[in-house]
Amino acid sequence: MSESAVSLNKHEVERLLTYDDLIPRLESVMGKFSKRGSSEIIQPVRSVVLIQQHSGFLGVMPAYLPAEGILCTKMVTFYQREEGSSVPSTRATVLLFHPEHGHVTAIMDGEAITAKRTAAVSAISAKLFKPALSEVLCILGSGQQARSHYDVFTKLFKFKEVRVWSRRKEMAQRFVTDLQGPVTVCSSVKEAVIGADVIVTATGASQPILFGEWVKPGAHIAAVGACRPDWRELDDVLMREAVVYVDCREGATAESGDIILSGAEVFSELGEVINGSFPAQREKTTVFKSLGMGIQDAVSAKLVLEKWNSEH
Ligand SMILES: NC(=O)C1=CN([C@@H]2O[C@H](COP(=O)(O)OP(=O)(O)OC[C@H]3O[C@@H](n4cnc5c(N)ncnc54)[C@H](O)[C@@H]3O)[C@@H](O)[C@H]2O)C=CC1
Ligand SMILES: O=C([O-])C1=[NH+]CCC1
Repeated sequence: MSESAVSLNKHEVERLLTYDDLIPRLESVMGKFSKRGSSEIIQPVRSVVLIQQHSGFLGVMPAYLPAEGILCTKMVTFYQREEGSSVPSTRATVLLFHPEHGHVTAIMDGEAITAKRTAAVSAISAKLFKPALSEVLCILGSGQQARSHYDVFTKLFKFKEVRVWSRRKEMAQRFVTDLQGPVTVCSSVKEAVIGADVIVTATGASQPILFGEWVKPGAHIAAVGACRPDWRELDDVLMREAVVYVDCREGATAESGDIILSGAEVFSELGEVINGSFPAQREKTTVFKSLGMGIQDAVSAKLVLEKWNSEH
């Protein structure tokens, strides 16, 4: 048996990982995970090491899915960077292991996986929770996650208007120059979110930027940033008035400042809606608080490796 590992760079991972293949796998694994109590999926809450001198953290995200033959870990760093920095804030590498023998079978870029699987999971939340008539999409932030969210949301849904806001307006302007469709650049968060049906928050903010008083009743918010217990993107009003869904209850309780500091109650996991245990309260204002899960990386990496193997 060969023990040499396949090595895949960002360009290859980006090419091989398509939303059409990825979304059903994420739905399946999140639905199974949320049944708990099964030995089919093992995923501890991620271990985080703070890198205080450099305003960053390192997260280690292992997952074991015996039935699917997946043993995986992602290592991800995130730094709060100056706007316009040429260095990405999120960096990641994913390792796949041979579950029986323990050697590494693939080493792949994790930036593309992180960008695409996070956006795909937010899109799943929007499929379930966005208002039936959703005409306006608003994206807060203009970084990697903002871009992957733009790509998948405009691929899956038809919006009449897309708006983007970023701390520095020129960054939002730069963001839209690369895009196919028309996007309105907004000067303030308030201007961007008033009347929006779907709002994505994908920023490095550590204080609330989105306030409940601006949010249209019934809107859906996919909240992707603020992944530390003392960081916020959403204010208390929004957190307490909305129906709050999370990707993983244990992760949310340990890591989400929006949940911990607002005292908001978690209604259910996204996977519990997917597997039919809890309803999608589409008619209410809904927040999906995403923190990211090792199982999402694991199924993404397996998919990438399968595709690569099919070509070689
Ligand atoms: N939920 C999940 O699974 C994941 C969440 N993330 C989180 O998503 C967020 C965005 O990540 P990336 O797009 O990779 O970063 P990025 O650096 O590419 O983009 C960050 C965006 O946030 C803006 N920003 C930074 N500080 C801000 C502040 N104080 N107020 C308002 N805007 C601010 C920047 O201008 C930029 O537009 C981060 O918080 C990151 O930790 C990242 C990966 C996965
Ligand atoms: O799930 C993930 O990869 C991350 N969540 C927050 C920063 C990176």
